Amino acid sequence: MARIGLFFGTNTGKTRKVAKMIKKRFDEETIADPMNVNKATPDDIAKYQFLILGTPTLGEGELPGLSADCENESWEEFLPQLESADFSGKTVALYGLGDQVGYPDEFLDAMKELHDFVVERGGKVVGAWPTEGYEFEHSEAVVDGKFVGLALDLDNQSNLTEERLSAWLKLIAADFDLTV
Ligand SMILES: Cc1cc2nc3c(=O)[nH]c(=O)nc-3n(C[C@H](O)[C@H](O)[C@H](O)COP(=O)(O)O)c2cc1C
Repeated sequence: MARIGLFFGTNTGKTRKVAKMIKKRFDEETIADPMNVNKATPDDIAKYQFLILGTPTLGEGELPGLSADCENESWEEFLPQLESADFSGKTVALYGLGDQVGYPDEFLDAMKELHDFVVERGGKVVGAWPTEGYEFEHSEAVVDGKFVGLALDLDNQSNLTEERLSAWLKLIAADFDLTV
């Protein structure tokens, strides 16, 4: 089994695409094949000490799922299944996708929901990311002046995705025992 679990929710596939970009950089022993949370079970999450979790923000600053008008279930429906999960001893890094031009008042808000969910259950979230290079009015995902995870905007800044990923993976490398 790989050391690091990689889980994502998505509506139109961009968050899956980023998961594949992450996976491509590492071997089989290091990172598992990305898994859509609409196919995941609590046991899939429980077996990893190290997790990378990705989500877009949809609806009005919401996690993907049926109430955000997604076609399929996603994080909204999966998190309740993890309600009593124990994240203590787990190290978690988050990445979020959003659209800072279309949704400047709720840019990447959903990433904060994942963050709080993990922290409330004892998990350690690493990989806070600077806000420089983005233009937005408000984001729930900014805590103490930084995003709680990697901020990606494939709608407006897709050309920056690879370099942001590289820098972020370096940032979390020590916590995840990664060679980058
Ligand atoms: C209906 C709709 C609502 C959205 N709401 C937000 C939002 O509140 N905040 C944000 O940052 N991005 C928002 N977005 C942008 C998406 O997060 C962005 O397009 C993302 O890349 C989609 O990822 P996916 O392809 O994995 O579903 C919204 C997009 C759509 C279509």
